[in-house]
Amino acid sequence: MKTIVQVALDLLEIDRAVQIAKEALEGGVDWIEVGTPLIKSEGMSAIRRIRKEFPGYTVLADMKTIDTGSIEVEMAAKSGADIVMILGGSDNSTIDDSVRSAHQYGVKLMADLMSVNDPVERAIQLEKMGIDYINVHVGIDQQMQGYDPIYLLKDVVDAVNVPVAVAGGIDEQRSSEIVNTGADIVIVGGNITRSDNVSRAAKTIRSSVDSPSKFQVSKQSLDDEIYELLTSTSTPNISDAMHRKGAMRKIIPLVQDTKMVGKAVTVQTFEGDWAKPVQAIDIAKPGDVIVIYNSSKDIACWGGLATFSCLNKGIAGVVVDGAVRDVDDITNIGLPIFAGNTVPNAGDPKGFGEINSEITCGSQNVRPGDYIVGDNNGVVVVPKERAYEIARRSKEIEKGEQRLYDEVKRGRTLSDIAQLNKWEKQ
Ligand SMILES: O=C([C@H](O)CO)[C@H](O)[C@H](O)COP(=O)(O)O
Repeated sequence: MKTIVQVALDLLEIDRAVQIAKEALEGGVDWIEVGTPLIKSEGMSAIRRIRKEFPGYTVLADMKTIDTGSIEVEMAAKSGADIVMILGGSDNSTIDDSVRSAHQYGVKLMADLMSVNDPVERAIQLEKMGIDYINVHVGIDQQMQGYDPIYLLKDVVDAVNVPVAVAGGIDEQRSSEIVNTGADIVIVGGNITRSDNVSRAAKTIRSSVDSPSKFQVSKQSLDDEIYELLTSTSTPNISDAMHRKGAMRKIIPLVQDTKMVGKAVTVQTFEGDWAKPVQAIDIAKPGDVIVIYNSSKDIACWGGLATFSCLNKGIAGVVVDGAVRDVDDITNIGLPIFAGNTVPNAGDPKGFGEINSEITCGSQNVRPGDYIVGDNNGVVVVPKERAYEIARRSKEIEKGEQRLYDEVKRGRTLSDIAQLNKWEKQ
């Protein structure tokens, strides 16, 4: 059987979803999924509209049903779905009644294994109960924590006879691996729908499914992966991923067009004293960012020579909540330096303060080892425990904006695309 490619329309607005579905079909996808966010935003009319716009195509409604299976399957079926997705972890009573309803209304059922305790055992049970397709799925929030559906796939494929679908952050490389593992349906959401060229993205997935290559899975360290993700996304995207938090206040770049990413070495110092900030250069490791709090905006605790000696240690940049001097030298050196103020006068090396204690910088709490990211917009602090998740979420936000830029390029305005009137808080 040819491997099916299904595009998951996880958007909020039906008009955008229809347009994206058209472009995805041009790129070669087979099935169209009306995603859960779209169903929650637009209701059953989203399924009706997709059915009407795309006669002859298989339409799946991702209802994620967990209760009242019979009613929800009936609703989706009557709205035009061919396949209805229910949660595999639902109570057996819900699965049984969904199956009866599916038979009554002539639709198929796909069961989603997301968050199921023993997915392989449950997949076997679901098949026995009359489910037509099994979906090995890692949800979007789970993906941001590093979960991957591929690890479970082989065991499920080996355990059941019904076709197996896979979903959860599938891209070109993953789709090849999935086909090689024996899946029958590849479900792709964001990597098609949020692309700035939907049909090209769909085509790429299509060819990787039809001619799967043997990708070498490169195993990066977690730190390297975080670093790579944070380097390739902007501080606005990171702040959005943190629910608009994390941005330092009143801290601006002294050197334009630089990018700074690294782990914090923190410095607490006091008015008129520059000893600890400079000693921190010896303590910092290559790639670290020195983050300094100095209570004075009128006496510099950092300057050109300190900046220059950072180069010998491979330090990624410096943030000073306080004053800095030697702006011309700093600009020539080109190391990313962010500060609250510039002044001509410095203090003395007295030695008060501390290195690597928890500090406040730009009104943000900073602990040693937190990730610090700076660019032309300013500086954000990413708590170390959530660094991977935030880096992944930032990248997703960046992807979503790519598609929005593409739609604005076609002549629409942002408020129109995002339906701002509809989504104003009531
Ligand atoms: O089912 C999905 C998710 O739970 C949101 O409703 C997605 O459609 C599915 O994960 C595919 O989307 P991507 O993970 O973005 O590929």
